[in-house]
Amino acid sequence: MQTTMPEPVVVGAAILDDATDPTHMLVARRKAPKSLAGYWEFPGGKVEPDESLTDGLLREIREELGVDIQILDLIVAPEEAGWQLDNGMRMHVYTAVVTSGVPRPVIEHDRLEWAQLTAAAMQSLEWIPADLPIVDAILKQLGGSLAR
Ligand SMILES: Nc1nc2c([nH]c(=O)n2[C@H]2C[C@H](O)[C@@H](COP(=O)(O)OP(=O)(O)OP(=O)(O)O)O2)c(=O)[nH]1
Repeated sequence: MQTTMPEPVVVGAAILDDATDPTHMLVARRKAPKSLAGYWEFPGGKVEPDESLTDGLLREIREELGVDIQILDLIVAPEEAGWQLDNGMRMHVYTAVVTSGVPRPVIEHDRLEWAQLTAAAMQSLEWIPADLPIVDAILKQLGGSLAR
């Protein structure tokens, strides 16, 4: 009998410049695979089978950006399983702040940018298409602090 492996779950970080009064979010441009190269995304990756979502995110951010983060809030998705990605996987996105180190594109990315948390600035980036509703939800969820 053939057994199918469950799809890995993906976690991403919406890293903010400030926990209480954010104005910018760290965005990352992918280098690979070819189909995603050049698109902007939330740094993160696949959770290992023996890891919690948040432990997976802490590990991925250390590996990819060389920094430690404090995880703040879940960006609430329409379904509890998380945001639907184009490859059939699900992603959970958390806001976070850097607690130690300066983010660098160690692996996976060729550019990092602190983008202004405005609809105009976010729309000017070419996001992985599946991320667009998440970006929108972040702007809405942080709405209170964006009125400037
Ligand atoms: N990290 C990340 N992945 C995303 C986003 N949006 C999106 O569709 N994806 C997709 C791209 C990939 O197919 C998958 C995440 O895989 P990944 O390549 O980042 O995972 P990983 O770091 O664990 O890498 P690997 O072990 O597979 O090499 O989810 C996003 O905003 N961030």
